[in-house]
Amino acid sequence: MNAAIKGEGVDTTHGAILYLEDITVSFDGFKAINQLNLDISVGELRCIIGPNGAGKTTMMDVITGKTRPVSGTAFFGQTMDLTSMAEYEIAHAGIGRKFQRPTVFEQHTVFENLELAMKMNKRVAPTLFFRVSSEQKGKIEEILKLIRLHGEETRLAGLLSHGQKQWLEIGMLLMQEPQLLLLDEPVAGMSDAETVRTAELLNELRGKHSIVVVEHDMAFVTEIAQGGKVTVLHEGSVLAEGTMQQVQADERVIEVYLGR
Ligand SMILES: Nc1ncnc2c1ncn2[C@@H]1O[C@H](COP(=O)(O)OP(=O)(O)OP(=O)(O)O)[C@@H](O)[C@H]1O
Repeated sequence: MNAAIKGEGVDTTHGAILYLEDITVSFDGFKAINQLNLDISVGELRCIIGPNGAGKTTMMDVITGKTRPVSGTAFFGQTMDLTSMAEYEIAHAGIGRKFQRPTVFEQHTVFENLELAMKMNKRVAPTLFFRVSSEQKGKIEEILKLIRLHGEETRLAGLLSHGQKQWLEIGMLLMQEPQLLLLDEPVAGMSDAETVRTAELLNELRGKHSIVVVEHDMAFVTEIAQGGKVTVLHEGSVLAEGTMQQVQADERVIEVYLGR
């Protein structure tokens, strides 16, 4: 088992990597998140779906410390109380987030982007001037293959397609060995072919990392959910949870989301 799945540095003795209980977020009295409960197991790939405004992004913001709940508890493993940690502390503890729009270093090559990401991982690189060892080059090679950019390492990131930039950013997150990976609409704006390849990529990560994916593309969610749990958010709470088949057959889900 690798460090990421074990949740190294995070106490996951009870099998949970993330635990949200009764979380409420209020914006001027409007409850964007309303007594939300969510439990993610170590090594799980969880898909979160729900209509616009359901609170998906706000939930990610609570997990990463960007938004503070007015009530409820949020734990990373058994012991880390996310509501009392700063954003940088949460990132450092091993929660990596990919936002919807790719944010790669456009003036650097694909390889340099991955190298820079490695250098930002303080567990690997003590200073920015440290040299990448051959073992670490091997890690970069491995990630390049995984993110379908092998053979493209000398290209400037700015010249990549939108989909390739998204993959590069996922690769950069993986270089930082996150214990929990949050992906916000990873296939938004991608071509059909890129979407299929992204599903393959995530299926390769399955079981090796703990991952939460927020996505609207149902065909994509079906591809990556497989037999795992899908959570449907609606008006800031969990409306339904179960396999893709179960939630797709749920009358309430059809009414508020799928049937429109
Ligand atoms: N900073 C804010 N101030 C006021 N209201 C906000 C703020 N952020 C989000 N909201 C509101 O909270 C609700 C939930 O928004 P959120 O962005 O979390 O939904 P979402 O499920 O991610 O939607 P989408 O699928 O469109 O991205 C929305 O009604 C939104 O308008």
